Amino acid sequence: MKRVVFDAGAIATRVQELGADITAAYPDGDLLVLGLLKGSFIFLSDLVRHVNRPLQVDFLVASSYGDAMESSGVVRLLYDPETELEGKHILLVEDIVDSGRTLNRLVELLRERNPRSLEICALLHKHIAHELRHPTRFVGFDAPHEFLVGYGLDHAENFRHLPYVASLQ
Ligand SMILES: O=P(O)(O)OC[C@H]1O[C@H](OP(=O)(O)OP(=O)(O)O)[C@H](O)[C@@H]1O
Ligand SMILES: Nc1nc2[nH]cnc2c(=O)[nH]1
Repeated sequence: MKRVVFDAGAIATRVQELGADITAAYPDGDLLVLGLLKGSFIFLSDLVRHVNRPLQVDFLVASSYGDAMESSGVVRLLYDPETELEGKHILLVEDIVDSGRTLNRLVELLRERNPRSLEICALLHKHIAHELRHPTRFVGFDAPHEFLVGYGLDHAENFRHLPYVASLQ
């Protein structure tokens, strides 16, 4: 059973607002938008079309959930960006912050590359992570404490294509 939590219209409106916020936050542009795959692929592609600044796009691939609804606790980095990160304004784009393990691992990794700045943009935030090492500056929606799918988010690789976010509970 699926229950729609954020419909396509609400997401489009919020993504446009986030794009405006990011545009205002980087007056000089020169931004490297790093999408975390796979979950962020739809969000990132919609978001960057609302950021009115010069920017580049690259991706990281990480996974910790596999086919499960709970984090395995081990964040596996499957692809590391080839773009030079040193001295860049990096905006890391996530679909969802849940336990915070993925972000903590990636922030650690990205800081080692000496970026000029590092900020995080997440479409959804469950606000249950206790020990986040870095604040999420741009948040689309506060999310319910349920397993969500759609708009990039999967369960066992299904549902990513849905134009809305739904709960499986
Ligand atoms: O805050 P956390 O508890 O770490 O969870 C958040 C992460 O979990 C999901 O990734 P997943 O491992 O399912 O990989 P995917 O992006 O390929 O779906 C999601 O895309 C986030 O990256
Ligand atoms: N699809 C999906 N992946 C997640 N990773 C962490 N939390 C979630 C969630 O609610 N849904």
